[in-house]
Amino acid sequence: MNIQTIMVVGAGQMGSGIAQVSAQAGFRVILSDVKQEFVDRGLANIAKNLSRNVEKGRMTEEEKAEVLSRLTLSTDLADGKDADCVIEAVTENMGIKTEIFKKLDEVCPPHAVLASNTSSLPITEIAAVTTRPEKVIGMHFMNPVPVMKLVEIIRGLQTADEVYQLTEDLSKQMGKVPVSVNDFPGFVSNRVLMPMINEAIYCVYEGVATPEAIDEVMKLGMNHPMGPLTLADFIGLDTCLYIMEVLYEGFGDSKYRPCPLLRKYVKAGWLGKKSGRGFYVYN
Ligand SMILES: CC(=O)CC(=O)SCCNC(=O)CCNC(=O)[C@H](O)C(C)(C)COP(=O)(O)OP(=O)(O)OC[C@H]1O[C@@H](n2cnc3c(N)ncnc32)[C@H](O)[C@@H]1OP(=O)(O)O
Ligand SMILES: NC(=O)C1=CN([C@@H]2O[C@H](COP(=O)(O)OP(=O)(O)OC[C@H]3O[C@@H](n4cnc5c(N)ncnc54)[C@H](O)[C@@H]3O)[C@@H](O)[C@H]2O)C=CC1
Repeated sequence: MNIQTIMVVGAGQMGSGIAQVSAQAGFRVILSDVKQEFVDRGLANIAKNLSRNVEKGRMTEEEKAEVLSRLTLSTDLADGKDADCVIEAVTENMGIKTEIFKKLDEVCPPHAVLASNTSSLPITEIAAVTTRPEKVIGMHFMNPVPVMKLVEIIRGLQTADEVYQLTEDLSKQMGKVPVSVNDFPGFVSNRVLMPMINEAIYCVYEGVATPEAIDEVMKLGMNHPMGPLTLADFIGLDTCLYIMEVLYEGFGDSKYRPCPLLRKYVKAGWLGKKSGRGFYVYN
């Protein structure tokens, strides 16, 4: 199958990044969300990133205009009728994702691949709500999408080999490096990363050190580009909590218990950088 049009559902930080790299790779892209203001914000984010590329001499104004011309905005999932591939990047919640996959299954052409950028949720369970589980796959990009090389590709129980191959090829066309993993809670990336972040939050909770000190230890001592609490704010504390819940419930093991301080911050609406406050305050 020849992919020409990609629909990206969810125009938040991940969806806008996925739409950007898809349009830069030459695909026609439909960027969709529930409200016009959300798709407008996604497009503004893409335009800002492309302008920085122009300023840095990596792209001409004409190339930027061409990339933008390949993007259309939508607030209606029925626009999936024109898609060869859909990449879903909405909030990390099984109920929301399964509703979207049911609707996409109805409206998208039978050949269309339905991929999810979920950080941790079972692909097999998402696939099961569709009539095409063999065409459902996990395509897990990393944040910030235009910069990070990895795409973790997750096969569900019924994912067809040709759909895996197509997704691997698509990732490469977007300039990414695909890595294949099986369908377990948190896959590999968040099974390893998120307990470290959760442990750093426990260090704040128990008064072991300040957020600044914890981040300095991990940056200067382990050469991490961002400390774990800065990274948690960057990912979104709501997303971190959703992922810890998936690990905790998925494995039934107390070692994945989300830190109570993480719950408290999310309940307060302190979601990190995107809400202006998390472990740090942002203007
Ligand atoms: C939760 C999940 O399911 C999975 C995940 O994604 S987990 C998160 C994975 N991501 C990480 O771990 C990121 C860790 N942090 C980093 O790698 C780096 O701090 C970083 C790449 C984000 C920024 O790098 P830095 O050297 O500290 O800062 P900076 O020099 O400003 O940025 C480096 C480049 O990234 C670009 N960049 C930074 N943030 C960006 C963003 N949000 N969008 C697009 N580009 C961005 C900058 O423009 C800059 O590009 P140029 O050098 O070409 O100008
Ligand atoms: N934040 C991160 O670092 C990473 C997140 N992810 C995953 O990507 C997905 C999105 O995360 P973010 O972009 O960070 O979240 P975000 O909060 O920035 O964006 C989520 C978007 O989904 C939209 N949305 C919610 N319900 C919707 C619906 N019914 N239909 C259409 N759009 C809807 C929201 O309006 C919002 O714009 C999640 O599954 C998350 O786990 C994956 C890799 C990294």
